[in-house]
Amino acid sequence: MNKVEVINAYPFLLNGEWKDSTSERTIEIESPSGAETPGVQAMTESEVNAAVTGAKDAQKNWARKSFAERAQLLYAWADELLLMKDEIAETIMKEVGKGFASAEKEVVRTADFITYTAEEGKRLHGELINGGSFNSGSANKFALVNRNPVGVVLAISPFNYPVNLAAAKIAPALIGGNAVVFKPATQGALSGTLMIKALDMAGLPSGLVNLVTGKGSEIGDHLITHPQIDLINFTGGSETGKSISQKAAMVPVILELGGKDPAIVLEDADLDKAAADIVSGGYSYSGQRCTAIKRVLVQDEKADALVANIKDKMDSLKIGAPEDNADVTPLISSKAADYVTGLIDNAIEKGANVVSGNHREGNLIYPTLLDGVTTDMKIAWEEPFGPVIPVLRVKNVDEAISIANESEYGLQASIFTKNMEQAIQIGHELEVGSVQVNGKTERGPDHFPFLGVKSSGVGVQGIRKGIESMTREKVTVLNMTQG
Ligand SMILES: NC(=O)C1=CN([C@@H]2O[C@H](COP(=O)(O)OP(=O)(O)OC[C@H]3O[C@@H](n4cnc5c(N)ncnc54)[C@H](OP(=O)(O)O)[C@@H]3O)[C@@H](O)[C@H]2O)C=CC1
Ligand SMILES: O=C(O)[C@H](O)COP(=O)(O)O
Repeated sequence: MNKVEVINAYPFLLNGEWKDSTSERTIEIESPSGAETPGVQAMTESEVNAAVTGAKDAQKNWARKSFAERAQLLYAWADELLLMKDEIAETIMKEVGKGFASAEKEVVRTADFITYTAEEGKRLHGELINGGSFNSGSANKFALVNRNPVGVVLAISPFNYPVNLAAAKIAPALIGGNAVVFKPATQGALSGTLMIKALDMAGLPSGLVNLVTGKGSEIGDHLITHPQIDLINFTGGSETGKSISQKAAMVPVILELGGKDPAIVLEDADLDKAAADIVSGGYSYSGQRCTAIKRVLVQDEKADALVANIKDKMDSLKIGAPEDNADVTPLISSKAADYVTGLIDNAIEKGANVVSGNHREGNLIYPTLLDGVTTDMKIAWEEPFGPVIPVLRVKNVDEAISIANESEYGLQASIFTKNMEQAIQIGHELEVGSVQVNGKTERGPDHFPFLGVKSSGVGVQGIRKGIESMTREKVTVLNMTQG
């Protein structure tokens, strides 16, 4: 392991104390825009163990608290986050290269998410079932069904929403009575640390949320196979997610993974609306969103007009630095940019037409639109996580459905048409978690259920579903004395 000197590395939170690691190793954070940033601590295995066992201990008291008491911590957390909005947004901007305005929106959306989670937790009323409703049952038997915490939730988040996707795991876990061990993406760990600082200032009980920093490739296996972890809630790449679920064995997992969301544009679609949604859905934050539109399947008759319309609208995209609020900014790493370039090159070699873009400056890839993409090209199937949209022309609806479903992914899909009945029928056929009719693919609003199928995920999130996924039903049967 290399010892890297980083001035001013952030500490981690372990059982109520902000600490530096005894490893004396820190990890550098490389800002996509070249901004100066502090680093984070590379924690040792014994510090990771202390984080998990500390969380296990803290969870017992927390589980005894009422939903209303737990909600108080979340309200206070949301308030603290808003007080730190500018500092956190600036950190997100520098650390992951997101435009400042979007970074600010992420913080506000997160505070809203946490507040709504507190409210929703208070509405978990449980259920009473009378045994007499079953033929061989008895009216003297009652089942009281409550939701109990699972214990310690391991929350692992990705770089692209370092605050929002982390809180989207932590807040529902907490309201459900769980403790959390939070491992942020290394590039994202500074924003994640500030978010936990806000939670600490809100009155976090010692150990209830412990922050673990270190590279996933170094401490990941140790964390996910730790015997005191009761549930793993992971968002990130499909390969990492699949490997986690295999190693986790009997521990339940919630996985939000990659996507290859299609925009299916039918011949009767409002092309102006479809083009606007494809541009904002495909290129915002440089396409580094799991729900970004990642391919367009358009009926032949309307393809020329749609491509021209998308190209026109791309002119209004702002390209450049996150500090200037650009929509398309340098990608998270040179490795990510090389991958995207490779997909574009492969498509061009195989005959795709570059309608716009295919220009690179460092890690900044200009928004790229490829027409005439065919199914033998990698870009038809692989997830670029960058600003490139391939257009595949199809003969009819059946071909669009067939290509959409041939993907290994199944997160979301958009259908653009004026025929609602047809949209609903097509939606039934698509192997995805959500179908958007006449709208771009996206996660929000955050209280909608959010899930992927096939290689896009396991389990459901979205505020209420997230709480349900991280709690389990506990049934107490009352056997009443007859008469
Ligand atoms: N469906 C969804 O909601 C979303 C899906 N994604 C998907 O995530 C990918 C991009 O995000 P990215 O952050 O690069 O994804 P990664 O899978 O590389 O990383 C995600 C998280 O997993 C950690 N990790 C890495 N290796 C291990 C391991 N062996 N054990 C445990 N944890 C590990 C990372 O830590 P470290 O940073 O230290 O390596 C990070 O915290 C894309 O494929 C995208 O589609 C992204 C956002 C949302
Ligand atoms: O991480 C992601 O990419 C998100 O889950 C997508 O969220 P969004 O649709 O709100 O951008």
